[in-house]
Amino acid sequence: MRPLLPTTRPWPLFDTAATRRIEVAALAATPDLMARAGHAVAKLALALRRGDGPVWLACGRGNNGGDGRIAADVLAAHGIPTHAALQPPASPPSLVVDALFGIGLNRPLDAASAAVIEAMNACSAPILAVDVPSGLLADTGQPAGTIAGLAADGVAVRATHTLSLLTLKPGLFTGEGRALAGRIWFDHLGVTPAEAPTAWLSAPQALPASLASHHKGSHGQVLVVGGAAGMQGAARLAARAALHAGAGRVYVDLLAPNDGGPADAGQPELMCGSLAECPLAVGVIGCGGGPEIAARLPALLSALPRAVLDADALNAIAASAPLQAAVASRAPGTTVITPHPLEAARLLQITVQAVQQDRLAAAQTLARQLRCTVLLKGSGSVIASPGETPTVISTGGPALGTAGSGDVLAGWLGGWCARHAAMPLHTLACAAAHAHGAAGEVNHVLPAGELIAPMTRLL
Ligand SMILES: NC(=O)C1=CN([C@@H]2O[C@H](COP(=O)(O)OP(=O)(O)OC[C@H]3O[C@@H](n4cnc5c(N)ncnc54)[C@H](O)[C@@H]3O)[C@@H](O)[C@H]2O)[C@@H](O)CC1
Ligand SMILES: Nc1ncnc2c1ncn2[C@@H]1O[C@H](COP(=O)(O)OP(=O)(O)O)[C@@H](O)[C@H]1O
Repeated sequence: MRPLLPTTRPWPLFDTAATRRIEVAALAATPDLMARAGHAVAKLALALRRGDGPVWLACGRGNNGGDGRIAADVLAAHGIPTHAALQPPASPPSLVVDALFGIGLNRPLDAASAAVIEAMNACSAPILAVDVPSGLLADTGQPAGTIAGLAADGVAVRATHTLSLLTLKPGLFTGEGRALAGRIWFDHLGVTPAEAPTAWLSAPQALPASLASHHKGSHGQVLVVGGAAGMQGAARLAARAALHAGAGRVYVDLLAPNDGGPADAGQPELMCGSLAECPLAVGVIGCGGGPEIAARLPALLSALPRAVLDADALNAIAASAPLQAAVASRAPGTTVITPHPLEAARLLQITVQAVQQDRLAAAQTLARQLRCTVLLKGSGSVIASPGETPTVISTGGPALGTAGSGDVLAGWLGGWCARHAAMPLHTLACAAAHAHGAAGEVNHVLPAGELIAPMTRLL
């Protein structure tokens, strides 16, 4: 067994309902699923244990606890001291096995369960969560919360490792899932699901190479429209990203007066341009936009064949029913929106918390409403398009949490849309978000402009 990430292949993700159907179908042929699960947990526990202390297995009443109890028996048979109880052992454990709740968690935690979770989190030993960290909802990646009146909301096990069993669940990879699951392992227990996945987990995507005869005209054009007063940097970051992604020509239409100056003094390849001069370009619209972008959007939306809408373009659309109608009436497969959770909340007219409560559903609803591809950013970005199975991005990390990293993503995606004009936007959005996340997986501070070079190296 090896950790699942980074992955070179896409993985199917199954929500709780699908996992239960798969389990029922598999049990007929493979009645010993729980024994297999328990053995898999014990095997990983043996590898993860640090020191000679007992392995503390906190087992709940359901099948997740059943997996934990079988693991305890297997460990004991190997001569490992075990402590299968809801209270911590008297001496410091060498490993905590969280088998309190798995996919059966279906309501807020009571005080007793929250106390067990907090006791596990208080241990200095590594924590191996069985299937899903207890307290985390497997479908959404959000904590189930606690019953009213309990002080600590959002209580969940902060696992160092999670062993997902039978299927991989979406909630391990988006929202709080990435932060709570730690390193993810997977054992399919010998079962190959027959049903369609709820979502896909992204992998690197190879894009077609240029032919020897290709020239700048074959590599498409990008028109970046944005950069209101004081925010020109956002438009320039997007334009630089589009250039390095391989667009043949990149034009910038700054909303702030530029007085005949260069599009970007630090990147002489970038040109000043406007819709009138490049009506067939891929639009990257809204980066550093300001309210001025609203007046530009009707013409841009009706003319440009492909468009990536970000930042203030999205805020303008959220505030205007005619602009929403203009987006929704564009030809299918020609528009991507790249909201962060607050922008998605404005577009959906709900709260950020409601978006985050179910990121897959929020992205799919927006895709349906605006009839476009939606790249909902954040930990475990989600890409949804009408008629497509959504994708959860498996890369990324907090180094991306810096102003301008979204501009780089929008520009990069625009660059790929121009260069790979025959490829579907959904595929390109998944590929761009995956590459952007992979470039951002560093343990140091990464100013947004410095994302571009590693993204280029990942090509
Ligand atoms: N049956 C099998 O053969 C297999 C079982 N598996 C394991 O089984 C797990 C699912 O088992 P279950 O369906 O029994 O679910 P869980 O063990 O996750 O939890 C079930 C119990 O917890 C209760 N519960 C839910 N939320 C609660 C809350 N907030 N406070 C208190 N009680 C709460 C439920 O009413 C139910 O009684 C998987 O996550 C996985 O670990 C897997 O190993 C695959 C094979
Ligand atoms: N903790 C994180 N894990 C993964 N990705 C992150 C994290 N924090 C930020 N990001 C990514 O960084 C980018 C930020 O975009 P955005 O909020 O639009 O920034 P800006 O508007 O400043 O460019 C998004 O792609 C988002 O998914």
